[in-house]
Amino acid sequence: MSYTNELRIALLAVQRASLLTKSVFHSKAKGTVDKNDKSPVTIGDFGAQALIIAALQKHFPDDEIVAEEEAAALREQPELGDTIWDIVRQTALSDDHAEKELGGAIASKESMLALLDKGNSAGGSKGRIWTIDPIDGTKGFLRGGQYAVCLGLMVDGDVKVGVLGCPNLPVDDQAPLTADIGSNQTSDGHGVLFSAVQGQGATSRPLTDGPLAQEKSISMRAVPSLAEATFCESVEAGHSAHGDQAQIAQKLGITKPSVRMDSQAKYGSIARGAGDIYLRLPVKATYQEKIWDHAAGDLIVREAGGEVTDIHGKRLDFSVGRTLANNKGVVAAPKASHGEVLSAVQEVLKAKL
Ligand SMILES: Nc1ncnc2c1ncn2[C@@H]1O[C@H](COP(=O)(O)O)[C@@H](OP(=O)(O)O)[C@H]1O
Ligand SMILES: [Mg+2]
Ligand SMILES: [Mg+2]
Ligand SMILES: [Mg+2]
Repeated sequence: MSYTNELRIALLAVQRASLLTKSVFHSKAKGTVDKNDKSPVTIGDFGAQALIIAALQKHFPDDEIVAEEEAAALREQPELGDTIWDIVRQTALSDDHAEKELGGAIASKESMLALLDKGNSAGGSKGRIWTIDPIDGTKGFLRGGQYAVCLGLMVDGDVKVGVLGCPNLPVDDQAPLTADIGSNQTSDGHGVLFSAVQGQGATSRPLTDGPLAQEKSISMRAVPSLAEATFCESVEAGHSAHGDQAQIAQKLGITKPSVRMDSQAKYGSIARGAGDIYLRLPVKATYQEKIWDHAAGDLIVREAGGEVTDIHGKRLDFSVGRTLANNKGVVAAPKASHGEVLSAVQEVLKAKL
């Protein structure tokens, strides 16, 4: 399967949703609410999810969808729903042809809420299932840092297509990776769309407001020695174990300080060789990673010549539901160095027992 149509619709859907997130990013009122697990969600997350699902429903009405957000809070707070509806209604691709291709505007606020709830699939190992993280790195989004609009297609539990929209990453694939906990950068020279199709390699292209830009093939950097490597990790200390990660870096002889940035922008950054290693060691043993936090990034890194496993060396398993219940943590590195990185991970974790 070449997945040409799936890739095109995914790219356009992420591009349109990214437009919406950018306008929220640059406005003061982000309509932040706390979810049951105390994590934040904004009008940008809801709006982006509704727009992506609308495009998927138009083209692939029989596919299932596992998305992070749901409409319940908006039914309880109608004014918040109205604010989101306003911005969703106003967001369209400037390329009329592409906008039509995505189905144009959503019909009403009620249909927007119904679309949001279509992301409630339980996931699993059978059939075609899309997974959406409308804003990954919501905390980064709120801080003025990195975030990503993420979409992946799984077929029988295997990721076939992945797209990441990263509005705040530099367009330049070679730009050195810098720590970015939130600098509210202007959009000049920023905005990248990463994509990959299984067996077809990974690409990046500028994330424009107009027609899709020409893509370039990307690959991970060949690191002559791990001492030269750049490793990245979450900004949030609650999302991955900074202390363990520092010890692993030290074991590997890495001298550069870690690059902390939010979201799957980390996967995109190592895939294009701006960084080399992404470590996500568990903070709480009971936490299960969500499939929408990894599906697109996992495929993009592997298609760029990387290897992605959990801390036990197992491939990420997207076939067991909405979470990566069979995995703990993430270790992503160039194929040739992954074994060495994994050994350091396991030594550090063993020493803690
Ligand atoms: N205790 C935890 N351990 C690992 N990841 C967590 C976590 N609590 C929340 N997350 C996830 O971390 C993601 C952000 O990752 P990062 O820290 O790399 O930016 C969040 O995605 P959202 O921002 O989409 O909610 C959320 O799903
Ligand atoms: Mg969230
Ligand atoms: Mg996320
Ligand atoms: Mg999210």
